[in-house]
Amino acid sequence: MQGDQLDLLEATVEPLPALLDSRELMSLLDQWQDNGWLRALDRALAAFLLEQEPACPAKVLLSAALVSHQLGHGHVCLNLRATLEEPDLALSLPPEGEETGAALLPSQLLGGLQLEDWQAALITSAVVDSDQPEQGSRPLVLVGERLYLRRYWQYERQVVDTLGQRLRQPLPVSADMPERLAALFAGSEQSPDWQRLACALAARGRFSIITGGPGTGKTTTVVRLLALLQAPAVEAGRPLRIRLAAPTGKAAARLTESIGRQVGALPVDATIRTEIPTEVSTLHRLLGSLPDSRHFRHNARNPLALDVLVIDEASMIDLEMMACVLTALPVSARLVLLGDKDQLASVEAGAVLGDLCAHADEGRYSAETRAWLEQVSGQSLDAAELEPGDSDQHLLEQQTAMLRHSHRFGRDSGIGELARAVNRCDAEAARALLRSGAFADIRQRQLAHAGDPAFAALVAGLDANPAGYASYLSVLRDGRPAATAPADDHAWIDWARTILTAFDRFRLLCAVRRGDWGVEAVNQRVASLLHRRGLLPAEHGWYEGRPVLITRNDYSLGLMNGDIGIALRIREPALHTGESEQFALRVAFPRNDGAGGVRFVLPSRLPEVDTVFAMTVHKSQGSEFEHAALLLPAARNPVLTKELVYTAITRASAHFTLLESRPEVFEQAVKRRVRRFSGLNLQPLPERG
Ligand SMILES: Nc1ncnc2c1ncn2[C@@H]1O[C@H](COP(=O)(O)OP(=O)(O)OP(=O)(O)O)[C@@H](O)[C@H]1O
Repeated sequence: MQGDQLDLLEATVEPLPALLDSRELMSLLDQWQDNGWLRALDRALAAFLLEQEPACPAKVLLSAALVSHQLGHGHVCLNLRATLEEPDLALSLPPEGEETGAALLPSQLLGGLQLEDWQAALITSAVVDSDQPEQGSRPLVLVGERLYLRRYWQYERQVVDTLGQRLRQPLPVSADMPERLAALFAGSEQSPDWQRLACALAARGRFSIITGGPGTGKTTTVVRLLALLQAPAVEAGRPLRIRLAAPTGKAAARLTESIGRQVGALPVDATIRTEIPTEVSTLHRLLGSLPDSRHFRHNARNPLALDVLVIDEASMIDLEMMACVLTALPVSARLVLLGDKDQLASVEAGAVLGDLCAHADEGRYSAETRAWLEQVSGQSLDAAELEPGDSDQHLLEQQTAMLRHSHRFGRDSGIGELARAVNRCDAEAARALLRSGAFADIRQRQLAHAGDPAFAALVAGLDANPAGYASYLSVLRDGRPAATAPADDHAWIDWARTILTAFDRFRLLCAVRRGDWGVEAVNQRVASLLHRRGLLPAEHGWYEGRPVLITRNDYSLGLMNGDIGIALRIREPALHTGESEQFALRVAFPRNDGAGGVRFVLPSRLPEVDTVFAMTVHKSQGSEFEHAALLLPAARNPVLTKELVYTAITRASAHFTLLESRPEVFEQAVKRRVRRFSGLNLQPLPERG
């Protein structure tokens, strides 16, 4: 190699000024913020640390801004090694096809940085705790290759410690459990019957997870579990205090409905049935939200008074919420998480269920767990093809059951087959299923441009099968109570409820927020399209038929982020005696009380709302639609992952349509897995000191 080539090589690995000088770094962060690659909040953290610690090295300030930014992407921590492998994922760079501008890219900045040098800079910093962080109070915590904001490190420790404690203290089961299980699962045709095994595992633990895809019987299983636990307690005259919860109001409402049905059909004595609750509350309500605070009324000093807590749709629980639940739950109480581990995680930081279920497919039961399961269930696990495990190494797996048979989406279901192919990241098989036309319940549509008539036809769904938006609008038009019906006539509530139900027959699901196929543009386009077809009276502002999504909790109104309502013109009681009743536009929301109640809210009283003809896949979690259509954008984007596609497909109960303007985007999404960095899936749960 020539001398000048060597010089060049040395020059390229020389750290850039922004990695050496705090002021240079801060001005780079300014540029990143101006470009929209970094949030103001992320930059502010670096600025705050510099103010507190003027000697703070540039590498540490950069790390702080990146940890904060990673939180916004759902990562609990900054994984240093992964960041060095793919530095440009550390910021929100524009999607493919858009200009990146002149600012230095993270890949250029971090190009010459070695992991060891980065760690050394952090370890010696006055704002980072790396040795015995529990005894420190510095704002950042370094654990090996993971850098945390202290608060998130504490949440993670809290979850790991309390779960470890729960897992190490099994609960006694009643001697007649095999007989009770056999009675509850009589007539099962599965072998092994994972529902029965899941029940047995959950009955013996203070913590357990039951995971499974759509229709695998999670609700059915948990209802039987509650009967299994409640029967001996009722017979002993001490019924268990059981509470059911879900992360969102929508999920809670869905579960309330299906639990109610299942409890009614339980093959147990009525005295036991009445001691099984059918009402499901949101986690916020269960813990007692305090306005304008991230704290809850129930906490370690004021624990929840209950013996069993079941949380459904647990894939939506973020790390902070999980830590809050575990803090407020007495150790004596059982906690059962139900959910589909393969779904998208919450928008907030942490993918608790996904992390905890990292090895659920393999089983990893120890010889003792396996022998115990076979004994109490009377079933052999030979055919299940599980990997052997060890109770010390795989403590959590001893309390995890995965339901493997879908009762709703079998081999004859296109939705089921497609969801399974996507879950395996098998893009070719997924495409073949969509293309073959062999299944009537799944289809794909190419959209040439934003005004493609195929889009309009699907959205309006004028032929009603599969459903589009004409369906709820025809209920609105045709089912309207007579204008003479007085304001207190129940017909107004019945009408609103039918419209809300009809609206849930179809939903457009967007993968992204911006761009031609982003949720904002699509909502506007749909409103305009339905207006032009004479199905809506207007396309802007408040108009009858406008569906809205609440985007911020309003405790005084009892409306939660994610609740959906529809604006309707209803008859209003007169304000003063002697005056006549007026018609007014009100937004109808389901009461989510399991009894089909509806309430009407004045539009001007609502907190922040978005029109919701289309919603993001994230927001659709916990909901189910007869027909779900996923709209993929034309540009590749790191948010497009197999978890996102899987979640969209599994929102559909009868029809799924893939809408795409550039086919490779689907293939690329299906091949990409979500990576959420945290410490929950990296370390065996330790013994509490
Ligand atoms: N062991 C079983 N045998 C026959 N049918 C079953 C069995 N378990 C569940 N089902 C039926 O399968 C359907 C789905 O069950 P369930 O609602 O319990 O599943 P889930 O996993 O909770 O579904 P979701 O995807 O809605 O969360 C229901 O109609 C239920 O009655």
